[in-house]
Amino acid sequence: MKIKESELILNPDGSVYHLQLHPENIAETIITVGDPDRVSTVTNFFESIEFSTQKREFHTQTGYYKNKRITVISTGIGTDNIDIVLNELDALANIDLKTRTVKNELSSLDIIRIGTSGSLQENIPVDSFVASKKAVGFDSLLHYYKSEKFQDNEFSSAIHNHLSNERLAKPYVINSDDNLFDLFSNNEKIHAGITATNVGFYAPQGRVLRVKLSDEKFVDKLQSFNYQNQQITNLEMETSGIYGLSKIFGHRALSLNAIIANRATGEFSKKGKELIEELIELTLNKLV
Ligand SMILES: O=P(O)(O)O[C@H]1O[C@H](CO)[C@@H](O)[C@H]1O
Ligand SMILES: O=c1cc[nH]c(=O)[nH]1
Repeated sequence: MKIKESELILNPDGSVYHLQLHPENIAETIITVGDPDRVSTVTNFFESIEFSTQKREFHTQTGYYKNKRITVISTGIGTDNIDIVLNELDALANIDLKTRTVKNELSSLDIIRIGTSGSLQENIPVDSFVASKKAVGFDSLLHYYKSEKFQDNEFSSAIHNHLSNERLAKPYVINSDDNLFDLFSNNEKIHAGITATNVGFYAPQGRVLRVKLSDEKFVDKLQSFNYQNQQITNLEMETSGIYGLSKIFGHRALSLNAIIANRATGEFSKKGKELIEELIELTLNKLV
């Protein structure tokens, strides 16, 4: 069935609407970063770059690291942007843009986020790394897609009951890709974690500057949550969307975060730039 022009929007040059990419511009391994400037921090490690473009916050470069073709793309901040990035990447991989039909043979991308995040637990200190085994999405994005079979409903009910705030949407809980997770789990600098994703940086992460929170105990409750010996380790703004949409599209995803803040101790990293560069280099070397 042909997908209508209003649903799959293409630019006059045939590229996908927001990312401004053609199918041949992307590799099968995709690294996502939040910050558009972080794209070149990644590709500075590459031997060569074959393609670059930027539209809005979506900066893309494709090139080679140790003979592996990798695309690096910035998502900007938030799971609303993840909805755009994951849908358009999937369209590039799995829809014939000329006929506007889904391809008979579908392909799977490896999608690895390299981000920054705040730790919730004292034992996950500033300047360490977290690989997310699970994502807990407070952002509701996945509830708009048919996705029940991919969600961990028991975990989701446990955290929803623990927070006991009827105004909040029930979180969705999604696992990382097991193989990608295993690739990164035998590194002593990387903590295995459960990452909460929320829709903002301030109140949705329990930060107070000038006005009060609706639930002053929100972060305390995230910190004290324990379900079958599993705790929430860190908070950021994209992982749940990446995990959720990757699962329903059939892609493999892993989120890696450099811990730049510790919400339990109140510390903030003094070496954010070096830290993210270390995580980038570590990630690239695991992927090749
Ligand atoms: O460093 P990035 O990848 O942008 O990730 C984190 O930083 C941003 C907030 O400062 C949010 O996008 C959050 O998820
Ligand atoms: O605390 C933090 C740090 C980075 N990014 C976030 O979203 N939260």
